[in-house]
Amino acid sequence: MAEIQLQRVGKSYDGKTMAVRDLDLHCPQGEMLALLGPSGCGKSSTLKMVAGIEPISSGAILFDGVDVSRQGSAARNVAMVFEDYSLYPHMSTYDNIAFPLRIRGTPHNELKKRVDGVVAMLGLGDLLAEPVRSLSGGAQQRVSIGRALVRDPALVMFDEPLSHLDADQKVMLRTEIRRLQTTAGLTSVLVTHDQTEAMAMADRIAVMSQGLLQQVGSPEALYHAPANLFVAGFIGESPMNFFAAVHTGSQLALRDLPGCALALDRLDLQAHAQDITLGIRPEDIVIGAAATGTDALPLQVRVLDRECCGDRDVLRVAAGEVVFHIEQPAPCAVRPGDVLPCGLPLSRLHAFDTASGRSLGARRSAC
Ligand SMILES: Nc1ncnc2c1ncn2[C@@H]1O[C@H](COP(=O)(O)OP(=O)(O)OP(=O)(O)O)[C@@H](O)[C@H]1O
Repeated sequence: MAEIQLQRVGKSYDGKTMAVRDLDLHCPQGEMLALLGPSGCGKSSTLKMVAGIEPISSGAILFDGVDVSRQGSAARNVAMVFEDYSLYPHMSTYDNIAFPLRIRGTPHNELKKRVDGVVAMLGLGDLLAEPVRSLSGGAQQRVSIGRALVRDPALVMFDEPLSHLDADQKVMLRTEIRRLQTTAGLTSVLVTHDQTEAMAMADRIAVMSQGLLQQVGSPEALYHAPANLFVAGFIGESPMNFFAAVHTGSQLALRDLPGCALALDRLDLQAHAQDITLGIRPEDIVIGAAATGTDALPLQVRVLDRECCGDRDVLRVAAGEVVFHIEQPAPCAVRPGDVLPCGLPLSRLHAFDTASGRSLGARRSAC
């Protein structure tokens, strides 16, 4: 397995607009790195450039310190797992897995040993003779992972591998892929638009937007210390709440909530900006009597509605005209129409420069 480095990699399809700009990334040997971002952010272009399917427009791609930018896919020994499995439907599980070795003319004994090893690793022993078209989606994807691994690749690229599966199979297979990836020490790149998938599977996540890398870090780092407004809003199942604020002397006043302000020195800002966006995660907001402590920004809210999400309830609330979300452990006694105090604990607040989007620091530094 290889160590992968991207150095200022750029991609333009038309010679004018950049689909990927100056991308610096490092995937150490044995790590799973997720490329995450909305549609059109440049993840597939990046995957294709790393795999050697698309040429790069600028920069360099290194495998184990060797520049492979001009090499094709085969020379880089990159295996791909696609969302649509890309198997031969009429062929058996065994023959699909053995296929990459057969076309390379691998001697029979060696081929059998390698296929048997992969079959055991993936628990596909009972399905060897089945034509893959008769298998469930999850089993087909396991066969396609087997086919990727059997050739002992330098890098495995997973391109939205769970997109075609139902919810149960998704959860099972993502655990399975993660187990395989860690036990076999696979260097892998996962391309996904699904943050839950990226958070559950990857060692580190590279968040992209409009061809630019926004932040790369562990799932925890992205969640607790987002580098900018984009990452703060993109990561988290219930998105972060944002409040526009402005300096008035030594105070930071919330723009849309007259009379609501806090002394600037109560925030641990690492830089200053005229217009600041405060952010807080829905689960960090406190409601009821516990909300009135001095270390919180107090607000009076009206509950608009309540969404039941199993072990937690999500409340949509309004303070004046400002609507935001609060998450509470379920069952929560609050009902639509209730008016109650809530507090935004200062230790949980994130602050961003509104103009640039860049983080100005957060009191909590969990990572
Ligand atoms: N073959 C191509 N020719 C021209 N433009 C392309 C080509 N492939 C991608 N693009 C453009 O490059 C930009 C990045 O696309 P890319 O497919 O890499 O993003 P993505 O994040 O993978 O999106 P999606 O999740 O929808 O596949 C987009 O503006 C897209 O229109």
